Amino acid sequence: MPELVFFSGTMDCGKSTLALQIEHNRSSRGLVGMIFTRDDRAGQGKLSSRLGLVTDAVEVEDGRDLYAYLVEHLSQGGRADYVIADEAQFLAEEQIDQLARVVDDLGIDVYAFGITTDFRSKLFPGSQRLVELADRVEVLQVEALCWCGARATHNARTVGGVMVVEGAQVVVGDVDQSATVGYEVLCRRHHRRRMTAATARAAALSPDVLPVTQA
Ligand SMILES: Nc1ncnc2c1ncn2[C@@H]1O[C@H](COP(=O)(O)OP(=O)(O)O)[C@@H](O)[C@H]1O
Ligand SMILES: Cc1cn([C@H]2C[C@H](O)[C@@H](COP(=O)(O)O)O2)c(=O)[nH]c1=O
Repeated sequence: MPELVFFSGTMDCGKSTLALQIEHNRSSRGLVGMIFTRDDRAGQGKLSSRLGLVTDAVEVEDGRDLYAYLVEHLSQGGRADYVIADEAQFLAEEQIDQLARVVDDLGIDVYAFGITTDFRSKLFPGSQRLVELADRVEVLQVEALCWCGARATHNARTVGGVMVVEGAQVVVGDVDQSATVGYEVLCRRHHRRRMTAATARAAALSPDVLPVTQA
């Protein structure tokens, strides 16, 4: 049975690498994939991994009907044995519905990859729809780690090195603290306390506050 599978995790846990591996394994056996992406850090029409691999992809714009795109492609003699959709958190809810229709009406497997929640720990609309519709949700096995060593489950955004909890939901960026807007993966405890690696380092270096003595 064809499936809609949502591979989800934090930033930097290997989602795009897995997407590229799935693409490699299938294409090396003669299968042909349709690869969708949106706002990859490497630029328009690219699916890239931090391990350095990159492949061409169809950039999904606002309002593009992914089901209609596939039907048009097939009716013009194109092939699509499977579909990969990276950065799926950026897709609109309707586009996830269209991917589900690709599975059900065209009988094609769809593998979607994305982060579930944003920097405020709120679901992206595309990810929410994937959780609602997917046949399976797979959490990636390679754990990204918080600075404390616990499994990272949340994505923090930093602006000028300081963790923020307000701002636009979508700001393309990387887990790079030197950029003006950066991201850092944290465990829930440290996300709730807004404690990034830099904050924790600063706290460790500051002298202990002396207990106040009663007069
Ligand atoms: N220099 C490196 N050596 C080994 N593995 C690396 C290196 N840099 C990144 N990685 C791996 O790549 C992962 C990020 O892969 P990527 O597919 O770009 O993540 P995602 O798409 O989930 O954001 C990291 O979690 C790490 O496992
Ligand atoms: C948390 C969060 C992330 N983003 C952006 C930052 C990156 O461009 C992508 C995630 O890519 P990755 O391959 O999973 O690292 O999403 C965002 O726009 N808003 C957020 O809240």
